[in-house]
Amino acid sequence: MAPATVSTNLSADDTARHLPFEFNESVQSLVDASDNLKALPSKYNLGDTNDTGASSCESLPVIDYSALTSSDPHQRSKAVAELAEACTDWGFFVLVNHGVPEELIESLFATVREFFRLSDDEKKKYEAKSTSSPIACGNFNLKSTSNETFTLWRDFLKLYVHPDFYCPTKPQPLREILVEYTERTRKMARELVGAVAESMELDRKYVEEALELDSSFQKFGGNFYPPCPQPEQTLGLPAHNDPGLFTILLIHNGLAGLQIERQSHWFEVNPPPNSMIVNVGDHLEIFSNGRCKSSRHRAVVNKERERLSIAVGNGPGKDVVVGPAVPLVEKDGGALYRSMKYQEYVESQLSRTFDGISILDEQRIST
Ligand SMILES: O=C(O)CCC(=O)C(=O)O
Ligand SMILES: [Fe+2]
Repeated sequence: MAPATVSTNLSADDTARHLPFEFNESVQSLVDASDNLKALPSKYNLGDTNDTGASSCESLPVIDYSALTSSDPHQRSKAVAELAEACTDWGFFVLVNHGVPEELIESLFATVREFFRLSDDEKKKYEAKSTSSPIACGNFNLKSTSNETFTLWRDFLKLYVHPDFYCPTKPQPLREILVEYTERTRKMARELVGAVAESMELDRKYVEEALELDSSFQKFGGNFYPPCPQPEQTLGLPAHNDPGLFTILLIHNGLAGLQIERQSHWFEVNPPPNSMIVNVGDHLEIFSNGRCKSSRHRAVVNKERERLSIAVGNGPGKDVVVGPAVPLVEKDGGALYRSMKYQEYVESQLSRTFDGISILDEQRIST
């Protein structure tokens, strides 16, 4: 869910030597081991080139999930129109009244936090071997323009959770909590896709079949950002787009750190209590032939408090070749995006992390 688009000048050799997932020590262990860490170890330090200025964002659209699923047609159609507007304008929105019990969310946060507290030896069992590892844990290493390796100030856990479900064995309650949470979010993402389809006058069944939503490729991502001695010199997650249809994001205690790009400006988000943040992924932009917008976003870290976010990425089926929906191409007089197999897109996005070219831009057909 978080490939970087940091520009670099790498040769093929450099790329081959570069190990994006190499996992030596978690950020958590580094912070624990040093009594009072005053400065960033150099591998985390991006230096003064790091520009993370952002304005505060008061106007992120709010979508009421209970209205969207209401049996009252007036309420529902109003919510559908608001959702369509949010997907077109920001590509991000706050989801309220989502119906996922608060206790489930709290136990999810607690258990994922516990996972990040496990020893590095335990976590290293899940070090990623490749871009398609179904369980992956560690740090993410980027190459800077000056060809130095830079490690993000973040520990992550990534899991494939649908159609096949993968989960670490520890902490023991994680599996059951994840099964329930990912099933609920998968259903929500499907509802959201259905509502967007309706707003584009597409037949819901056509969309569900074209995107093979019964076998939706769903990924779970836990992002843990420990407190950082020099937050302005580093990044939790660099600017990126999410692949897929919708990402559903939970931010523990609504702690600031997420920034969204809109019309070339960066905005920071302060999510209200009990809400979720949802964003359009690249494949909804492609499938909607550009009606919905996949917006770049990033995560900055802070000095005082650790930050935990949980991102569930909901995609089409792995093998679906995603291009613009046929009825929309007919309406628009042409496709604005190339088609590509979903899994290939996801893997290519991860492995091209370091060349600075966004895969979404490459899919766009210039008119
Ligand atoms: O931590 C955050 O607020 C953002 C996470 C994110 O963008 C991702 O996991 O793709
Ligand atoms: Fe993201």
